[in-house]
Amino acid sequence: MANTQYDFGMIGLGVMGRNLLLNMADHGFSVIGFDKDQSKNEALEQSATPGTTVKGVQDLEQMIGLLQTPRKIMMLVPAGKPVDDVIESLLPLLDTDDVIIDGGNSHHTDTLRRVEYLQDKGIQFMGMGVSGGEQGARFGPSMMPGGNAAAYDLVRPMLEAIAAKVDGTACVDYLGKKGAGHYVKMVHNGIEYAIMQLISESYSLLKHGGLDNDQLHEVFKEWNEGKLQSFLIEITTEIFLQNDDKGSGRLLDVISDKAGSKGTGKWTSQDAMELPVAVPVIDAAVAMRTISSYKEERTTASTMYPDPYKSSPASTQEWINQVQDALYFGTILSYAQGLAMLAQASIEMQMDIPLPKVVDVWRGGCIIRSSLLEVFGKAFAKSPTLSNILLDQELADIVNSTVVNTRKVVSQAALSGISTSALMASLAYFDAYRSEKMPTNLVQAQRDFFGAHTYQRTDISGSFHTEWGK
Ligand SMILES: NC(=O)C1=CN([C@@H]2O[C@H](COP(=O)(O)OP(=O)(O)OC[C@H]3O[C@@H](n4cnc5c(N)ncnc54)[C@H](OP(=O)(O)O)[C@@H]3O)[C@@H](O)[C@H]2O)C=CC1
Ligand SMILES: O=C(CO)[C@H](O)[C@H](O)COP(=O)(O)O
Repeated sequence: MANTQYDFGMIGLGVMGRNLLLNMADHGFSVIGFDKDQSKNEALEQSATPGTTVKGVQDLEQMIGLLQTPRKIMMLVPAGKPVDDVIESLLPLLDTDDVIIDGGNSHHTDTLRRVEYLQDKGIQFMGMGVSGGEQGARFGPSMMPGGNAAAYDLVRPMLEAIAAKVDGTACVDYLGKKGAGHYVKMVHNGIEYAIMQLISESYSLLKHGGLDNDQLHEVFKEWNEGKLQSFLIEITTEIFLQNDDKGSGRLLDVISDKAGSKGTGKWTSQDAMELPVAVPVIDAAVAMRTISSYKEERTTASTMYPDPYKSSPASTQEWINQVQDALYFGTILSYAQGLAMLAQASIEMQMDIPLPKVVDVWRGGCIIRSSLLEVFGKAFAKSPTLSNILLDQELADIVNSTVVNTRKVVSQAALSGISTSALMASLAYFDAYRSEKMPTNLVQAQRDFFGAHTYQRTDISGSFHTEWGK
């Protein structure tokens, strides 16, 4: 084994790095990983499938020396400074045309900076989003590479081999120039936040309707066999049944309601504001994670502001059906906003993100995989540069068939004081988006009144200012 020239190297053998490397080995590639922590190198080798070629080392220079050239190296380390630190430690050891892939959740502006920095040094750099969590990395993730197209061609066979497959197609493709790979992954995570929030609101609505964990399991199981079929519904179905291994009852009931976050949802909202593109369902999801951290204040406020009168929902089965439609509606709106953001960002930042391919890559392996992506795929097949999927007629028919129940659920939630921020945001966006005329003529009048900002008229072209009140 001493003379083995390995096909692929990985830096960072944590949850993602270890599993992705084992996945590669299972597909016949010889792989080598580096981690400062020797126990992680040992864990890598011990969990390798017998007969595969897997090595873990604690010495970066040793790993570089054992790789075939041009070297193909991925890092799966925390975003930010660790990525720059790894790049600096690699530079003295690499040769021209070696490839570095950052597979972590880096910010796209950092990726763009690194692409340019390394281009000057003859190193091919790619930012690549990876989705699917631990299981996805091990058995078939969805991958979103962008940046250096020549570098992608070098690693394409390996990535296609390890990616999830849907109808025989690998869930990986080149998704555009510059920081496109990480931009697409950021928006993927924004959509992930939105759908997770919508699911948690649906859980709350059904609990208020009297359903216990066993009944919630049954409802979500049925939903997962229908139009809501998706990875997030599937795992939620299982969560309801998980027993508490440190006490009695179900684990979900003793999990603190303070939700964590690593930043990609916030970045999506921040970037959307910069563009600007409206993504209010994602914004609501980010805000709800923040409000979830105000535990003490919420506890005090709950004694000061009692629940409004308890308004009873329709019959239980009717309520379940209405919530199902509302969740479906909100989920479509979440994708619509995220995809509209990608369409706009691609133009503004000249990334050439191919939306039909994005939707294809998300069909399998990733956290936001869902049967809805087939519908979006059809929409983009008809119109690859569609600015918003809500403008597709087939989707409009689906949305129109769910909006009445969505309105009923939102009304009921408002009357009963049940927090449904993301659901309300999806309906509010929809009602504004479908308005040929918005009341923002008044905003324009106010701006001109106090700030002489001028306005346009509907009947005469040009900019106008009025001396209001005179
Ligand atoms: N977990 C998930 O579901 C997903 C994670 N990601 C992203 O993938 C990346 C990795 O995540 P994950 O595997 O979960 O993280 P882990 O914390 O499990 O692993 C990170 C690894 O990076 C190593 N590391 C940290 N700093 C450095 C450094 N400066 N130089 C070299 N190695 C370093 C750590 O080594 P040590 O501990 O020995 O210091 C550790 O082995 C992150 O960007 C994350 O956001 C993307 C998709 C899904
Ligand atoms: O990228 C991921 C999934 O796609 C990671 O799991 C990420 O950590 C999720 O974001 P957060 O921790 O903010 O919930």
